[in-house]
Formats: sequence, C-alpha cells, structure tokens
Amino acid sequence: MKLSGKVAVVTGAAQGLGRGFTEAMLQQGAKVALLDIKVLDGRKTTKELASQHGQDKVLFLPCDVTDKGQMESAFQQVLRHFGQLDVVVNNAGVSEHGNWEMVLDVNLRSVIHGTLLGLDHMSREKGGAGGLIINIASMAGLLPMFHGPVYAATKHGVVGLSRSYGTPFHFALTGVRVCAMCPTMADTPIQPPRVASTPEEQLKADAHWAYVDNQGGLLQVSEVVDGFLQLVADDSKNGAVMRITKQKGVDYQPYGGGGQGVPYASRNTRSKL
Ligand SMILES: NC(=O)c1ccc[n+]([C@@H]2O[C@H](COP(=O)([O-])OP(=O)(O)OC[C@H]3O[C@@H](n4cnc5c(N)ncnc54)[C@H](O)[C@@H]3O)[C@@H](O)[C@H]2O)c1
Ligand SMILES: CCCCC[C@H](O)/C=C/C=C\C=C\C=C\[C@@H](O)[C@@H](O)CCCC(=O)O
Repeated sequence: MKLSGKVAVVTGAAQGLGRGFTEAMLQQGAKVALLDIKVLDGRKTTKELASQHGQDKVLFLPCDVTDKGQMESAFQQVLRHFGQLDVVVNNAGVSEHGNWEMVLDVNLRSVIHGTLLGLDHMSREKGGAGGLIINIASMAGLLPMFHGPVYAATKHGVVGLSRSYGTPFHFALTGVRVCAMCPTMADTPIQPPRVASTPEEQLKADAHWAYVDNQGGLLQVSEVVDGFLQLVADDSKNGAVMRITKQKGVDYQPYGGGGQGVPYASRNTRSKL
C-alpha cells in the first residue's frame, strides 16, 4: 500500500514503537490518529509531530484500549475527523506483571477488538474500501519466554488471530490484509531498568538483561520501523508474520501446508457455507 493520502490509527502511539510507526507513516504522506492511555505524553508527542508534519495530519485521542466503548468512540471520531480509514496498527502493549488479567486485556483482548473494529470500518463487504491491519506481536509470540509466560501467551494469540484473518477466506470478502510483526527486544520504555530497587527485582532484571545481551542487545526502534514499512508496502503479504531479530534482521516465519488456512481457504468454499 502506498501511504500517501491514507489515514491510519495507531494504538499506544505516545511513545516507543507506536510513535516510531506513526512518524514513519506521516513522513510517507499519511494522516495518523494517535490513541493512548497516557494523555500528557500523547498530547506532547502529537504536538511535536504536528509541528513537523502539519496540524491537519495528526489527531490525538485519549483512549484506554481495554475499554470497548472508548475504542469504538475513537474509531468513530477518526472517521468523522479524517473521513476515511485505511490502516489500523494494534500496537499498545504492556510487559508481564502481577496483574495477568490486565496483560491479557491490553495485549490480546484489545488487539482482537481493534482488529474487529478495523474490519468493520474497512471491509469491502461492509461498504469500505479495503485496507491493512498490522498487529504488533513479539518474538515471544513464536518462542517461549521464561520471564513472561502470560506475555508470551498473549503474543501467541495475536499471531494466531492475524494469521487466521489473514487467510484468502477472509480477504476475498474484506479486501483487508491482516499481518503480525514479531520483533525481538527493542530499545523502548517497556524495557525494565538494569538497576532495580529490591534484591528480588534485581534478580529478575539480571536474568532479563543477560537474555537480551545474549541475543546481541536491543533492536533500535528504527530497525523495527523499517520492517513495518516493508510490510505496509508489500501488498502480497497477507497473514504474514514478520520477525525482526539482531541475528537475521527482517524475515518471515515459515509455516507449513496449513499456512493458508485450509480447509476453508477459497471463496468457493465460503459461498457454500
Ligand atoms: N520493546 C520491545 O522490546 C518489544 C518487542 C516486541 C514487541 N513489542 C510490542 O510492541 C508494542 C509497543 O511496545 P513498546 O516497546 O513501544 O512499549 P512502550 O511501553 O514504550 O509503549 C507502549 C504504549 O502503549 C500504551 N498503552 C499501554 N496500555 C494501554 C492501554 N490500556 N490503552 C492505550 N494505550 C496503552 C502506553 O501508554 C505506551 O504509550 C507492544 O505491544 C509490545 O508488546 C515490544
Ligand atoms: C520486558 C520486556 C518486554 C518484552 C519485549 C519483547 O516483546 C519480548 C521478546 C521476547 C523474546 C525474544 C526472543 C528473541 C530471540 C531471538 O533473538 C532469536 O534467538 C530468535 C531466533 C529465531 C529464529 O531465527 O528462528
């Protein structure tokens, strides 16, 4: 997809990878609605981006992605404000912590909801013009993560969701590509500090950073953004799961014979259901 003249929604856009995706799309001529629960940071980021790209190119909407009403209202506001919707990036996420239900709500339930809303507004079968949904999973959606089992479970869910909506069965009716991205550890505020405040936290921090250092360190946001732009540009990629690692850079997770969603893959099959 060419981004010039398109309208995108990015959740969790106030900082980190979400900010990076937003900035890159603005540079390529898109308009972007930034959604985030962090209102002050979101406003600050949006102001900075408006000063570089134009006030008419950005819209900040305070939104807790786990609140279904807030998400629905945000999508409506985007359509009212910009008049169209072409790209949805379900990026908001949190790392593993004591409240596992919250990790599940932010990292998986809200991504499912954001995907369904994106399909509602962009699907050709519902009068839309087609589009693109990119769900930000993680390498922890493909591999076990010893220090984040719930995080890993949510990201595996995001991969399964994206692969399933990214089958020809759905694309034939929606015209919406759905893909997932699986970066390894990247240098954003989600990373824990190297020095913790309690001995117990320090043990966890040491294990985390040993793991990161073992992989060759953190990815830069720009490396993840480069992969993101490749995925946006390549219309042949649907249901694709992009990996980004220090070792191999950008590549795609290979899948076997079921990768295209058999047995219900074709439009013919669908019409007989
Ligand atoms: N940084 C990494 O190492 C890494 C690696 C792979 C995948 N990811 C994934 O990338 C995505 C972005 O992470 P990041 O590294 O930029 O983290 P980050 O903490 O810098 O940014 C996450 C953003 O999501 C927002 N957010 C959190 N909960 C929210 C909610 N309920 N409603 C709305 N916004 C909410 C935060 O306010 C923040 O602005 C996440 O899904 C994360 O799991 C990160
Ligand atoms: C507290 C931090 C938040 C989590 C950030 C992130 O989402 C978590 C990532 C978890 C696991 C990363 C694993 C990375 C492994 C790779 O470097 C590499 O070993 C994988 C090689 C895969 C392959 O080539 O097949």
